[in-house]
Amino acid sequence: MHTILALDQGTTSSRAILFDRQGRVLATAQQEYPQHFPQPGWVEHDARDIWTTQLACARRVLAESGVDAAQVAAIGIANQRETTLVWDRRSGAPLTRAIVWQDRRTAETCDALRAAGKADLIGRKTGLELDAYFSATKLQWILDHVPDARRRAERGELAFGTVDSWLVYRLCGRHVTDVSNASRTMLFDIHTLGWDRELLDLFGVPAALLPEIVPSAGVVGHTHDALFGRAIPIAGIAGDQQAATFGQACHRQGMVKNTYGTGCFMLMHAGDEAPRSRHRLLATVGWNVGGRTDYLLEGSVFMGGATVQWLRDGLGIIERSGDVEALALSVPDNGGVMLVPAFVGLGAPHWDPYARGTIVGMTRGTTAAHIARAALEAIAYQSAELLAAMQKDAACAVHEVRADGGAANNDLLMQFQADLLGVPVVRPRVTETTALGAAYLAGLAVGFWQSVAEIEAQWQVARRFAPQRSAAWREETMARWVRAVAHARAWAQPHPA
Ligand SMILES: Nc1ncnc2c1ncn2[C@@H]1O[C@H](COP(=O)(O)OP(=O)(O)O)[C@@H](O)[C@H]1O
Ligand SMILES: O=P(O)(O)OC[C@H](O)CO
Repeated sequence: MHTILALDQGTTSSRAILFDRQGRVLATAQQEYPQHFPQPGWVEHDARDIWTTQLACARRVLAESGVDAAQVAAIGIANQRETTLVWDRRSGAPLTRAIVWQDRRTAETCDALRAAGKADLIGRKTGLELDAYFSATKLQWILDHVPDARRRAERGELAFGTVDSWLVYRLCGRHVTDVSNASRTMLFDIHTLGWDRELLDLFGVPAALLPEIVPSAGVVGHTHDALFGRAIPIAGIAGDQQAATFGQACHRQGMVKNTYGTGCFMLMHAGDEAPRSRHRLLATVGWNVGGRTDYLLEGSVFMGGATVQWLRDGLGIIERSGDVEALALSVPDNGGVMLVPAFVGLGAPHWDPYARGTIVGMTRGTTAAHIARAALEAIAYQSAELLAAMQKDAACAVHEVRADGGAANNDLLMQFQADLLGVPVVRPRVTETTALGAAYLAGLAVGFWQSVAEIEAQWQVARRFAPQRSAAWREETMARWVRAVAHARAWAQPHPA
């Protein structure tokens, strides 16, 4: 057995990657799939697309690399988190399209819960902000809007799951979720590591819907023979951001990674006790390996690389995401333009579901290139707000930020990020750290790797972006960003003042 197969089911695409014992990428397959926006603020995926693209990628990576399933020691899964699915236990048919983490349709439900004074209870138990981002209100929406759903759920006919549950169910028939994914549902107590009765009652969720909770590393089942020609153990599961933190070898308190994917997710290792943020960050389960639970502090930004996707698909000013760098570099600076990509509201630290995308500072000289530059810079500004909150919360100096995800390949963005943060941004040799983290979890469970120390030693720097600007520049530039954000806030408020 010489490889681990990682399945990385992301918001933009499904990916399958084979890793060798040194943690190097042997082969990759990737496929984008459709995004559905049926109403403003709504974002959906077809659960069947998630499964078929993920399976197709897994099969393709094996076929194209000539690796036989017998050579695969285990499968590890990393997935977009919070995205909510309900399916029929008998037929496996999904009840609705999956409600994606970016979907804002339950913002008013969250307002009502806040008005009823529930935010503190939820925060204490789950470590989360009361926001439409998380699964609980999405699941509640499905139960309230699909005829007969709640009654069928009570009778045990339906299954709820995040994307990890859905994939495992299709791969081997079990209905499970790992602790890291469970910690994003808003139904899970991060201190006791179990589903919480009081929260289930609050959201009207029948317990019969819920998956069994499993550790992040451990064999949960074997794939159906027909899928890959022979059964492969599924041995690792984690939410993609926790997996990326693991893959970036952030195993010690205070270490930070930022993933520049669809969104931007900055996570700091917080030790083996759940932290409580005082600056509107999230406390979340990192992983549970070998009986130990590690916790993370997280800042989530909803539109990261997806802003570049919008330049491509919405505005049509670039053909491929990678083209944004050349376009942005064709002008010396942003020409005074700032873009606040609050297309689906703002996440941490603002948590404003009613904010909407805004471009300020345009003049008659403004061109597509300035907009492209402003879009890239916006990714960095939002991440800088996260690090500022994190440093206040953790009261510790951050020495570097480890970067990964599709947009981390953009040198202009990485340099601007380092300039804004005032700390080095480091890109590792393997940027597929989400998949790598899932591979490591699976590999540890089946003895492919022996210890966390062994995999920690595999992490290597490819490029370090050192800050090149003064503290005064940072302060002045961030102050302009804060002004721009003020223009985006509360725009789509249901009952504006
Ligand atoms: N060179 C680049 N510069 C900026 N953004 C990029 C670049 N390449 C890819 N992206 C963006 O990164 C995102 C894809 O990153 P990825 O890590 O694959 O995301 P996910 O895991 O969320 O599907 C897309 O939104 C894409 O627009
Ligand atoms: O699909 P990604 O990589 O942008 O990750 C999505 C996150 O898991 C949402 O919380």
